[in-house]
Amino acid sequence: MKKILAPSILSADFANLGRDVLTAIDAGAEYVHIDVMDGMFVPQISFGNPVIKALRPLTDVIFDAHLMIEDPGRYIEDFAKAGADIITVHAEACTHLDRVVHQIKDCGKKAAVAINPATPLSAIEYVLPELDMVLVMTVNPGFGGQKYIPYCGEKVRELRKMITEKNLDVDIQVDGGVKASNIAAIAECGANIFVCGSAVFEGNIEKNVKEILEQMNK
Ligand SMILES: O=C(CO)[C@@H](O)[C@H](O)COP(=O)(O)O
Repeated sequence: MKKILAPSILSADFANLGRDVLTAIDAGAEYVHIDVMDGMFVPQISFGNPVIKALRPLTDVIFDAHLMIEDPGRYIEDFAKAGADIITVHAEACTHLDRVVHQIKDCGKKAAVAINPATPLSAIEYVLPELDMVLVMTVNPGFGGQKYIPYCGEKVRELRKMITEKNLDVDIQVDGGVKASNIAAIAECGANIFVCGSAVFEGNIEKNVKEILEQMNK
């Protein structure tokens, strides 16, 4: 399965967002991970679809919108129109998860569901055949720069087994505390899309991306 780096712009320099995003893409990142936070589902407020709309003309790479918001079904069309290619909603934030997944697909976008570290895989098991991607949070969502939670590796392993046994084609994304030093071990568990925020945007972006890609593809 193809491995992909998805830099999370939450850790970018917001005053120079377009520049930072293009630097990461030029260095080899294939997705842009866009963390939308509402101050309710998670403690922090980040930004909304106008930021996606502003970035969209800069590049054709995949925009992966991670909606950390309550009742995300209210905004699916807005994020689709703004230019998101993949829309990820949290299982914990949806009363009617199946309905929201179909809302995303009806907009012609790839549908993904995220689960927090303490949420069991059973929360997504029945909708799994409908999904393009599952995001396994490897920190409690809300902030960049947190430490990877080690037990999440086992969860990724179980999810990959479940996907294989059901003969499905579903990507597994991991998000939180992922960096050059642990990415190879996480990949070995079965993840194939890696969100890195601080590991990409703190310091020299180009150098960081190249180092992460090298470790990711080991
Ligand atoms: O969704 C989130 C945080 O809730 C992430 O996407 C973070 O932005 C990842 O940051 P790092 O842990 O890689 O610094």
